[in-house]
Amino acid sequence: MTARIIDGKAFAAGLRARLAARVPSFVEKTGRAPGLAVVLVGEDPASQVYVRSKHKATVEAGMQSFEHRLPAETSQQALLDLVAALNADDSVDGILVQLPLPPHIDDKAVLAAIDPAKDVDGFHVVNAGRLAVGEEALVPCTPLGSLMLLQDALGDLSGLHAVVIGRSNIVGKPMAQLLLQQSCTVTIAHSRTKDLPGIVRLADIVVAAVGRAEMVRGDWIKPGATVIDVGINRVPGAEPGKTKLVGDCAYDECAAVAGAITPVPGGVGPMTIACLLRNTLVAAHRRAGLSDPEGL
Ligand SMILES: Nc1nc2c(c(=O)[nH]1)N[C@@H](CN(C=O)c1ccc(C(=O)N[C@@H](CCC(=O)O)C(=O)O)cc1)CN2
Ligand SMILES: [Mg+2]
Repeated sequence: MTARIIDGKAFAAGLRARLAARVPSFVEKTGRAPGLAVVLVGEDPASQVYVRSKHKATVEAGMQSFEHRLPAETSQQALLDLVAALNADDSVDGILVQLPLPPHIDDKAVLAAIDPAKDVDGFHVVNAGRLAVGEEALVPCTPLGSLMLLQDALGDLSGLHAVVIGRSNIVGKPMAQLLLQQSCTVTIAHSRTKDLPGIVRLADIVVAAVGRAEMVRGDWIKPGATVIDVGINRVPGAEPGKTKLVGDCAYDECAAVAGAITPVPGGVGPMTIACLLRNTLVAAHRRAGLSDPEGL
């Protein structure tokens, strides 16, 4: 079998176009565009690229982008003061603090300070709790984008066995909650799981979010399974001094067995930014007392 490639880049472009088409009616109703504030502390090169991409995508969707770049030595209190100011700013519908933060800052304290109604990353415990009990929440972007790709590839997910590899608060746990809501049978596996290959072999859906380059091998995959690779790992490339991006799955091996698979790059990654815009539009509607935009 050779897997169908799930083109996250194309799907994300379509979602962004649908979002952009909804912005004018929001502007007409409220007299302003949805606003997203992105806070970057320090000069981590990958984070700088992601923040630039978020700014560009926000502006292209017709939304307002507020960028706040702070030096690496910014104190936790100064960051909390900025978050408080953004919470109080009515033109800001979404607040995102780019991770990772410098080590002297307690990221839990910062995420907890964001108004849950503006928490477009869905990382606040209030949104995590709402997701867990099935109440209206803002849902973390990477799992949300992964679910959209799965539903597009497979349609109804009900009854399928999903194995999520990774138990982080920002991907693994919310991914498992979203799959449970779709009536999947969900197994969360992780670094301590015994016989991980044997567990993964049971899966109709594999979501790999461990952060270890090419850990999931082709002989772990049940023939025809759908593989969602959340990993983004930079490894040495073929030429000296060059690097390349790989996922958590050994792509060629897994693609030879799976029914469908997301590539890295061009799979889940672009969905993260498209879903950030989706969450910003949803947060803006809720804050303005409007019903959620449909069909996104
Ligand atoms: N506050 C947050 N911080 C971080 C998040 C997040 O969702 N919220 N996620 C990641 C980084 N991230 C967005 O912030 C992100 C990562 C990757 C991509 C992406 O499109 N990747 C491309 C490849 C890009 C490249 O060449 O490097 C792909 O996979 O095709 C978008 C967003 C950690 N921090
Ligand atoms: Mg820290």
